[in-house]
Amino acid sequence: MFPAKLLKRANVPSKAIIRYKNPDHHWSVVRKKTFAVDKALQHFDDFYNQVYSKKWLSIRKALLKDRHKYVAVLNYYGDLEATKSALESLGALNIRKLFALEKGYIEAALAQNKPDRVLDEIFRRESPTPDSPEGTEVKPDAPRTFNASDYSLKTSLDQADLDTKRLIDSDDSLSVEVLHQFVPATRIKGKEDFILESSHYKMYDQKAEFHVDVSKEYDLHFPEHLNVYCFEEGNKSDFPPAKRASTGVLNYYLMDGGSVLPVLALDIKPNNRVLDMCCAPGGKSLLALQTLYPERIVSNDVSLSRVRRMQSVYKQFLIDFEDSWLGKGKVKLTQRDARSIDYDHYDRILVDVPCTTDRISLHENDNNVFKPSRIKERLQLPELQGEILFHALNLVKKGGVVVYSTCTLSPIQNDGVVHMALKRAWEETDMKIIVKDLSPALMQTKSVYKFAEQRMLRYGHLVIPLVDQNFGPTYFCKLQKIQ
Ligand SMILES: C[S@@+](CC[C@H](N)C(=O)[O-])C[C@H]1O[C@@H](n2cnc3c(N)ncnc32)[C@H](O)[C@@H]1O
Repeated sequence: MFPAKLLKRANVPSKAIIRYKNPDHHWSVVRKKTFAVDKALQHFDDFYNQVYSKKWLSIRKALLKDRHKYVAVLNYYGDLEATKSALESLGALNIRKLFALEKGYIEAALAQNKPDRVLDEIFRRESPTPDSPEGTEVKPDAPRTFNASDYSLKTSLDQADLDTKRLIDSDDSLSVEVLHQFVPATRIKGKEDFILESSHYKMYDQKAEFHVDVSKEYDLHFPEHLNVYCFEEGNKSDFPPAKRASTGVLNYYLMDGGSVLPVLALDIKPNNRVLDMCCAPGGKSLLALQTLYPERIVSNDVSLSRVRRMQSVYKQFLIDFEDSWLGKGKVKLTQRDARSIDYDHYDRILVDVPCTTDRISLHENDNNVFKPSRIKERLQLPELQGEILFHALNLVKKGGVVVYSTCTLSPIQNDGVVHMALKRAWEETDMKIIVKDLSPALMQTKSVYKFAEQRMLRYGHLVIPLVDQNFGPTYFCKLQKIQ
């Protein structure tokens, strides 16, 4: 008997093993070999155990399971109503309705002023001052007035408190101590050829200080025409493959549930110009279009083959793509290094960078970033990510929003990169960037998403995979350029 798990781990076709055609495929050889997926697991065990401690075991269990959970993004140009009914008959739920329900509970709890540790912490810890509308300057020193009885999600919609006390590396920093070891404060060095990863992380200078403004957001706008369905927590049903609609396009796109949040965080408004800097295979660009808001979306990727994948997604989901979308300039496909994209009045920029793709790295040996031949590239990821994000901050219009996202649990590639880009913006430019703390807004999503504790993060938010709700990991951080 051949140990099935071993064969799978090695990505070896079972027939090849049975026939012994390739001696490297013999199970005894396979057993001795350390594959990229094993290296990835070793690395995560080593690193994430220190960051997430006990929680890492449950995240690990979810990541190693094959049952990655998807959501279905319904195609507005397909058979929309029929598809809704079909998915509902399978027990799937409309995420918009779940968020609205949760928002109702929160508003009721706040209105009743019942003591609730979590709500108190998130909503009443600081007094809110009005946020600046897009494009106008925020005055960090604005006097704060706070009347607890006025306080509700509704009244605080679009309001934010500007947390001017949040000086990085000050003693009252929100982060846990261990995280500090992993968050770079200076330009990340990644050019070294042969360096132990553990030493690599020690190179980050922890001393330099700079100032970061944070403002809270109280509502997560769910666009009226966007329909996303999920199965509730604990329900491990799969969506059947999407059928073609009478219009010829597919009725829905399946994607990791976590991937919805960076696009919602972008808060695309009608007639916005949107840039998706690293778009392929294309789920998030498609989701952004399904809001029906963008006046134009530019979907860019550095790789030609991946731009073609994006194009084929568009063709499958948009009627008459070549003429009605590309031809009319509503969609533009570009193949550029994101760091060299030109200015074009972008209101919203999604920076969904290449990363260690933790879940994939644990399952697929092919092209795995933990292959020894890719170590240099892997160590340079934070540097590349930081440069792409910094360029996005430069490119976005005043008042515009940039969302940085990854599918890794690594604090270096997440908050670390945001930290580095903010610091660069602070030191090298006169841009003023505000970090949007979405914690209050994300309360609405808690029946669907499980997040890492906010004290684990400095800037962004992190959807963590758990066995019963196996989405993510998805990190996202919303930044607004106000100057
Ligand atoms: C995490 S994937 C993006 C996933 C995509 N946003 C989605 O939702 O389907 C990262 C992408 O970044 C692209 N990429 C890598 N380096 C890049 C660069 N310097 N400029 C632009 N894209 C890059 C990769 O080809 C890859 O397609």
